[in-house]
Amino acid sequence: MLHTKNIRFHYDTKNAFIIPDVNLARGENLLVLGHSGSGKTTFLNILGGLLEPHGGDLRLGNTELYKLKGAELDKFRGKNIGMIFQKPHILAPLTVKENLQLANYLSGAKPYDMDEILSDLNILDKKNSKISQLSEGEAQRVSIARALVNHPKLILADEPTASLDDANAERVIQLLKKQAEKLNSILIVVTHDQRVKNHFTNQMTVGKQ
Ligand SMILES: Nc1ncnc2c1ncn2[C@@H]1O[C@H](COP(=O)(O)OP(=O)(O)OP(=O)(O)O)[C@@H](O)[C@H]1O
Repeated sequence: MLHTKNIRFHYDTKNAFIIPDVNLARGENLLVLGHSGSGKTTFLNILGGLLEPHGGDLRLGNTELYKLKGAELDKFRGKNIGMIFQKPHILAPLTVKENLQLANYLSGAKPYDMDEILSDLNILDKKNSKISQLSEGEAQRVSIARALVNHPKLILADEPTASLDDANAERVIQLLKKQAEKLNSILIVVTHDQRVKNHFTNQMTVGKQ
């Protein structure tokens, strides 16, 4: 369902990234490893439709991602790709519910049951709380819920455990895997956190040329 071929990208001509091809079916997971500065976030942004590569093909389902432009690409991304960033990308003055409703509205996807996701992530009781009233861990779970609210085909998580202690790192990885399994989505996690390594059998490394 996700196929990339010969993706090429560089910020400047001296530093090109080595990006192996990715071929994943629904429900499969992948861990992307690499040293700091090796291009992991760059790769994730390419997969997420945020950074157009200089060459190569990227297909999600039947869609060639970078044949889409502007609003069309934004809509497709919103419906089909859920991104979890290192720092939560959620709106602090809004409530949990409003953040999820907004993500759903902007994508034009049909509304799914948000209570189920919030309950799975153990934050249903925070549904009407403002983000500014949540703990960091709760806010991070809201950003996961927001990424999943449209039942995306592809879930991308950038260093989701970077700032977490061992117990919470374990919990977040289990949550992501469980949710991806439930939605039958592809899950790609980018990390240099060695604790995450044992949770994924399918791994690849990116680096600079
Ligand atoms: N917008 C940009 N313009 C120019 N260079 C950039 C830009 N963004 C990132 N880089 C450089 O590209 C390289 C890869 O950055 P990237 O953030 O993808 O690495 P990373 O593997 O995710 O690193 P980390 O593990 O430290 O988060 C780095 O050397 C970085 O300085």
